Amino acid sequence: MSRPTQTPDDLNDNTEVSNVVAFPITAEPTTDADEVEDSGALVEIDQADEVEVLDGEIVDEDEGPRAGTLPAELAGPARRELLPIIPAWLADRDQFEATVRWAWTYCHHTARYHAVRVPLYTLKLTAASPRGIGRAVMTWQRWAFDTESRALRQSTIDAADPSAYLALSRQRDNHVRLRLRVSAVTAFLSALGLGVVWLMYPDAMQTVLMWTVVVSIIAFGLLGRREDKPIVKAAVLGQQASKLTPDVVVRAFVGAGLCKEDTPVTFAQPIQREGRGWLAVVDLPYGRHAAQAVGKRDSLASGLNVNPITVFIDPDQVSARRVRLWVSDVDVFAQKPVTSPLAAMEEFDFWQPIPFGLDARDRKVMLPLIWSSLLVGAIPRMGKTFSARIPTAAAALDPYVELFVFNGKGDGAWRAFEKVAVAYGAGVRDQVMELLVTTLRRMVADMNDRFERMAKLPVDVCPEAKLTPAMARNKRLNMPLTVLSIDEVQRYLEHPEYGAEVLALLTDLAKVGPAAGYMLILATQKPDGKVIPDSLRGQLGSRFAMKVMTWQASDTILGAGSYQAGMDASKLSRSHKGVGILLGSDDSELAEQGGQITRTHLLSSADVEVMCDRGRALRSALGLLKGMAAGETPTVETTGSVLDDVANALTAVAGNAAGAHTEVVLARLAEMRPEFYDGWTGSTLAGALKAYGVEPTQVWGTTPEGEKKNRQGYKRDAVVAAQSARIDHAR
Ligand SMILES: Nc1ncnc2c1ncn2[C@@H]1O[C@H](COP(=O)(O)OP(=O)(O)OP(=O)(O)O)[C@@H](O)[C@H]1O
Repeated sequence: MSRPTQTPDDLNDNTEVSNVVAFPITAEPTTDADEVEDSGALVEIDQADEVEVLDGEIVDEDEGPRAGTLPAELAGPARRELLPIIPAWLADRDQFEATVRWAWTYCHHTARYHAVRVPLYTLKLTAASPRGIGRAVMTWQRWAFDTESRALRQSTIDAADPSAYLALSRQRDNHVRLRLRVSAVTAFLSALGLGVVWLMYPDAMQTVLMWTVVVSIIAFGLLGRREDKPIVKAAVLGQQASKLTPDVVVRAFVGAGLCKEDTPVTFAQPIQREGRGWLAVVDLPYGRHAAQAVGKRDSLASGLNVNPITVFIDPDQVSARRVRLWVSDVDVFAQKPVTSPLAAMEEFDFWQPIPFGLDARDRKVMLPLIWSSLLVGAIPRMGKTFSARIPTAAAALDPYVELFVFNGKGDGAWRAFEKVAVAYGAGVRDQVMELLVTTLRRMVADMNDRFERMAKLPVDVCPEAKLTPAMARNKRLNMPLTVLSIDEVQRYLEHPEYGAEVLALLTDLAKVGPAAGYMLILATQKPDGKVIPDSLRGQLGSRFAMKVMTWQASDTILGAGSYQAGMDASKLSRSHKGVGILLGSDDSELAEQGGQITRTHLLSSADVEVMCDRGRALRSALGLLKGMAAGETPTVETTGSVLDDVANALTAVAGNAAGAHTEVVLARLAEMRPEFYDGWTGSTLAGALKAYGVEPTQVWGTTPEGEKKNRQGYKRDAVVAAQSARIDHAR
C-alpha cells in the first residue's frame, strides 16, 4: 500500500501543532575497517571531540560527606567502616550552616517558650509551696527525731534483745541530740544573719527578704509539686527544632515491630545533625534486614511522631541489618524548586550522567542514560513533561546527538525541540502516526545495521561490541547517539491501527538499541500493564515514578516487587510536583543507588527554548543539523501498516499456497520496502503482528532453496481475517 508523498502543509492540524519530517538516515556509512582506522575524519573528529565537548561541568561525584579516595586495598566494605575524622557537619560548609541554624532555632525557641510562661510558673510554684512546706517539715521531723530507726528498735523489743535495744536507743538519743543542735544552730545563724543585715544594711533588708521569699517559693514550690502536674513542661517544639533522641528512635523501631524491647536496635554512631535533619545509623537485631525497615516507613513515622514525608530510610552498604534513618526538620519536597544547572550550560556531553534533581538531603541526583532508556509515569499535572524534558534538553545541548521528539498530547510543550530535532511530531493524527511508525521502522533497521557494521570493525575501534564516544562522533561511521523522546506514549500505543506495531518496534529498540546508541525517553499518564506491558517496561532500565493512585500503578512503572521493597509512588503527595522515585533496574550506576526519592530540577519552557537555540547553533557550526531542524522538506512516505505489507507479501510469494515461511515473507518485505524492513528478524515481525492477533504458525511451503518444508510462517487466511477485524473495529 503506497500513499502519495506529503507536504508540510498536509501535516498541519487545525488545533494541534503537528509537524513531521522525514527520517534522514542519509549518509553512506562505511564498514571498511581500514577506511575507518585510517580515516582522517576519524582522527580529526576524535581530536575535536576531546577539545570541544565539555565533559567536566556537571560531574561532581563526591556528594555530601563521603570518604575521600583511599588506596585500593582499603576500598570496598572496609572503606565504609571508616568514620570521617572531622564530623560531617563540621567538614561541609552547608551542613555547618544548617547545624548552626538548627541550634539557634532550638535555643531561641526554648528560651522564648519558657520566658512567656514565667508568670504561670510563679503561680504554680506559689500554689504548691504550702504543700512543699508541709513536706519539708515532715522530712525535717523524720530526720531530727530519727524516726526511720523506730522499726529497728521495735524489732529488738519483739526479739526480747535488751542489749541490742539499749545500743540502738543510745545511738538514737545521740543522733537526736546532735540533729536538734544542728537545727537550732542553723536557725540561730539564719536569724542572726538577717538581724546583722537589718542592723548594718537596713536598705538591703527589703531585697534580701524578697529573694528569701522568691527562693523559698521556688524551693517549697518544687518540693510540693505533684508528679502528675509538672510545673515546667518541655518546650512544645515544632519538628523543625525538636531533637531526635535514642529513646525516641528505639520506641519507633519497637512500635514498628522491627525489634523488641529486650533486644532493641543499637546505634552504629551517635545521632547527629545532617543537612536539615537528624541522622541515626541504626543496626537492626540479627536476622532483620534493611528492606524490612524501608517497608515500615509509616509505622516508624508514627513511632517518631512525625509526618511520614519527613522520614527517609536507606539501607547501608556495610551490613544487611544497618539502616540510615534520616528525619528532616521540614517537608523538604515542599521547598522552592531548584533551576536545572543544564539551563546555564553552553554545551553538554550526553555520555555523562545528566543532572536530574536533588534528593531529600539536597544531594545531586544524576541520571546516566547511556546504555539505558527512561520511563516516566504519573497521574496528570505532576510534572511528567517537565521531567522528561530534562534528559531531552540535555540531548539537545549535545550537538552529536540526533534527537527525535513526539508528543502524543499535541500541545506546545515540546515545540522548542523542533529547532534541533531530526523529526518532530505532535498529536496522533494519521500523518504523525505514519511518521512515527516510519521513524521506528527505520530506527530498528538502522540499529540492526549498526550491529552488523560494528561486528566488522577492528577491536581497537569497537572494543566491546558497542558504541563508544569516538565511534558515535565519527561522521563516516554514521552511528550517532540517537535519542527518541515520546511524551504521552500511551496515545501512540493505543492507536487502533499502528499501536501494536509501535509497541513491537519500541520494545525491539529498548531491548537491544542502547548498545547501538539508541536511547528512549517515554512518558505516560497511563501506567497500566495493558498500555505498557512488561515486554516494553522490562526493557526500560531507568524508571521515574511520580504520584500515582495505586501501588499497582507504581509497580507498573518501577517494576514488580518494588512495592514490597518499600517503593510506592502512590504514597507521594499530590502537592509535590516534580517529585518521584527514580530507580535503575539494569546494570547501570543508577541501579546501584537503589530507589531514590528525587525532586527534579525545574526546567521552564523558556529555559528549554534557550537550550534548543544553543543546541541548534552548535549543530549548525559542526554541520550536524539534520531533518526538519535543517529545514529539509518533510518527505513522509505513508506506509500502511505492517499487516497490510505482510498481506501484500503473501500474495506475492505464496501463489496458491495457504501461506509462506517467515524468512520468505521477510525477504519479500525487504524487497518491497528496504528502507523499513532491512534488518527485521522473525521476532521483530512476530512482535509487530502480535497485537493484530496474527501469530506465526507451522506452514507447509517452499524454502528459498526451493525445497518443500514445514516451517514457522504466516497463513494468508489469518492475515486477511485480521485485516477485516481491524476494519470492523475502526467502524
Ligand atoms: N520540578 C518541578 N518543581 C516544581 N514544579 C514543577 C516541577 N516540574 C513540574 N512542575 C509543575 O507542575 C506542573 C505540571 O507539570 P507537567 O506539565 O510536566 O505535568 P504533566 O504530568 O506532564 O501534566 P499532563 O499530564 O497534564 O501533561 C507544571 O506547570 C509545573 O509548574
